[in-house]
Amino acid sequence: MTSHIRDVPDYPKPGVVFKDITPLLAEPAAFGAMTAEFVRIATELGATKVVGLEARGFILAAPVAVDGGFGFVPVRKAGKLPGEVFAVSYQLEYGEAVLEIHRDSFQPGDRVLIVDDVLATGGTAAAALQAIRECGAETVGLAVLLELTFLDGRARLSAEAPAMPVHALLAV
Ligand SMILES: O=P(O)(O)OC[C@H]1O[C@H](OP(=O)(O)OP(=O)(O)O)[C@H](O)[C@@H]1O
Ligand SMILES: Nc1ncnc2[nH]cnc12
Repeated sequence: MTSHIRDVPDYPKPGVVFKDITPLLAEPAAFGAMTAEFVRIATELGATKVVGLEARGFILAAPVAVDGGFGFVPVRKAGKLPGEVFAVSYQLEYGEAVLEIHRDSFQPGDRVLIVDDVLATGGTAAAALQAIRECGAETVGLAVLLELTFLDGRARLSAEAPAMPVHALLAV
């Protein structure tokens, strides 16, 4: 799968090396292998719902939900969800934003796996964790395609949720 991720230097800001997953998405065998691995992780963790983080996380999480038989819940950037929301502001590697989730996204007993493409500083995933927690649901894990270890997102997440498993299919 590594060979299907393209480095784009100085995007979206000077000094950032952007990890572009579009070549992987264009390759059905690689996309399918990644999805199968996420389904295996979700099943092992006993997940009932898969949360996808807008926008690239949607692309990865939706087939996991369908193939694995889990409910899909979107976490969106501010102002896009029509119902009552919880909102969390956060910083990421190259900017800042606000995430929102519908307040009624979960039922009692739901076990949530967050799926995203990249774990960088961990700011986005930590914000998603907070939003899911505000809904009263339990997050049983985070699964990402690629972890940028030098940005130490795991430390950011362990401050937020010390025991939560973090699965990265690839790491650089
Ligand atoms: O660990 P962090 O430093 O928080 O960075 C990781 C996040 O950054 C990217 O999202 P982005 O907001 O660029 O959204 P996109 O999926 O809409 O491109 C990526 O998809 C992760 O969600
Ligand atoms: N370097 C990077 N490449 C792709 N997505 C990212 N999200 C945060 N940092 C990123």
